[in-house]
Amino acid sequence: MKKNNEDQLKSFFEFGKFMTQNKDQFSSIAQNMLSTKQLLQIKQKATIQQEIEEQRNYISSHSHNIKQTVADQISLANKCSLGLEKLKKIYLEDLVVNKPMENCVVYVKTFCKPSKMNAINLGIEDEKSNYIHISLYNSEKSNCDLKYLDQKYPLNLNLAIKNPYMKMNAVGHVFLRNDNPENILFLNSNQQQDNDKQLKEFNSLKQKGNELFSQKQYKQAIEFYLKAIQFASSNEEKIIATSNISQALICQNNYQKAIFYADRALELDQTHQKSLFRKATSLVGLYDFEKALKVFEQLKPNQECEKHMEECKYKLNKQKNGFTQDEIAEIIQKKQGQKLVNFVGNIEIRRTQKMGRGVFATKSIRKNEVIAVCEFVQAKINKGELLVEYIDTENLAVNLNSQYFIREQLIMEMQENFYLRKVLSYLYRGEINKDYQIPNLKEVFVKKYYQEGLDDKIELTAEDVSNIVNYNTFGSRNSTQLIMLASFFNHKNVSDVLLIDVEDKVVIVSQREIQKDEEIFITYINQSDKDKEQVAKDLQKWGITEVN
Ligand SMILES: C[S@@+](CC[C@H](N)C(=O)[O-])C[C@H]1O[C@@H](n2cnc3c(N)ncnc32)[C@H](O)[C@@H]1O
Repeated sequence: MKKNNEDQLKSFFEFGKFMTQNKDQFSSIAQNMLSTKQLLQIKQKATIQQEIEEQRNYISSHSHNIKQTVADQISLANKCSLGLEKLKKIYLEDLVVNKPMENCVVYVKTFCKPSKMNAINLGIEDEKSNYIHISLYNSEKSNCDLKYLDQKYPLNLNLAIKNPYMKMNAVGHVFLRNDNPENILFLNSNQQQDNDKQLKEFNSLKQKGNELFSQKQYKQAIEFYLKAIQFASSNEEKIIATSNISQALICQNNYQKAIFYADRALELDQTHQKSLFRKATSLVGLYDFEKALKVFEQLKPNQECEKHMEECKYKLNKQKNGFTQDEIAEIIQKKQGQKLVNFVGNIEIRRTQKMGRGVFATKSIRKNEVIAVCEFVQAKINKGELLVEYIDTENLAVNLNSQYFIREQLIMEMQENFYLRKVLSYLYRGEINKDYQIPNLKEVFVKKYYQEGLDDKIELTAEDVSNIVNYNTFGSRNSTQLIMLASFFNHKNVSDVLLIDVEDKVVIVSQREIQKDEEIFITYINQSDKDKEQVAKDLQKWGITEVN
């Protein structure tokens, strides 16, 4: 008899050893042989209750902290940001062992008090009376006590478990495992109804926003998207509305803010394709091609994306290297075909000793090097009429018939147009030579739409604008142009640079080799057909009496 018992014990241990050594094999056998429903029934509800109660007793009598465990890789990656309404409702018996159920949700309620060992353990039951225990990792501080857990996880607590993941332990018992607290939603009995209402509200606000967007009423569309965010019950909804705001801002050329909203969406899902795309195109809008490229690279490759990247690389190259001599020759010859981007090369504005501000080389500049490419405000005589074009804005063109109106128009436009206001105030010379504010050219040209941080609320009078026009416009046979950068060059009889009109931009090209820190000059007047006296008289207009 004794011998018999020993044998039994031995074979029992052998079996235990077999199971431990072959647990994967054992679980897969159990898995293949039994349905989930049968697997669920292996452990009685009372057994789960008892196990959890034992853990509670253990915790009460021992000081116990949740251990830092290595997260289950599958479960950790199994994060779900979709709202409940987007998920397929399933039951515990529909789960498949060792497979996270993507885009699914099980609704359960707790049937016993919680405990904690390495994780928070709950006994849960679904509407079809299937029961199981769930281990929640990463959801609580390691030293939290039972009193706190009892309050947070009371009996009959309704939970929604997104992307449920069922595991099997070495002895063929199944349990749920969760490593992402965001996948567990606490519901009260009315909550599901509230969720439905909230979703309806969200959808209708978003829809209204979309309608306004398609009518190009971007400002109003943004208001609706912002309201919709208040009703968003999932990250996915928040992402959609936030990202749509970003797009509406892009349509208003407000790239800086568009990036802000794209970033908010990306905080919730760093792979959200539309937000990445919107961020990248906004960076292009800010002429920050280097950063834009990095964001484009994060997108899943597609044809459109590749096209944008190519363009970005091209523009970045232009920004860094300017144009080759051949390209300049081609531009001058054709005056078309090149997509020019605003660009400020190796120059900056510095104070001079006697002439206020001037343009200086920050590095040595080659002959024929492109120093800058910039936009201009142009007043053009067109078929006998004066035509004012603000090239940098929305191609606003106004037919006018006197110089006086240009100034009036500039004043009106200045009040509305941030960029123009900034340009004019930098050129402001109401009291000539008194206040030489040094502009940051890269900020003005490269980030021309960057609206935040505008501190010059300068109000220019008609007379101020008159002065600006008089001192800073460049005339050609049939047009006169206000070119911001060119206005900072001081006068010399022989010009160091050439201004070339190309499309809607002016390309400033050096005509000689210029040393680092040398001042760069242009000629204010065409001297070839004028006598010295006339030249001197013309120069007086700028207050220039002596020229070296
Ligand atoms: C188009 S602005 C050039 C930028 C100017 N220095 C500034 O700080 O705004 C023309 C004015 O610069 C000054 N200036 C330019 N060239 C000069 C020169 N050769 N001699 C003296 N003053 C000059 C004159 O005051 C002139 O009215």
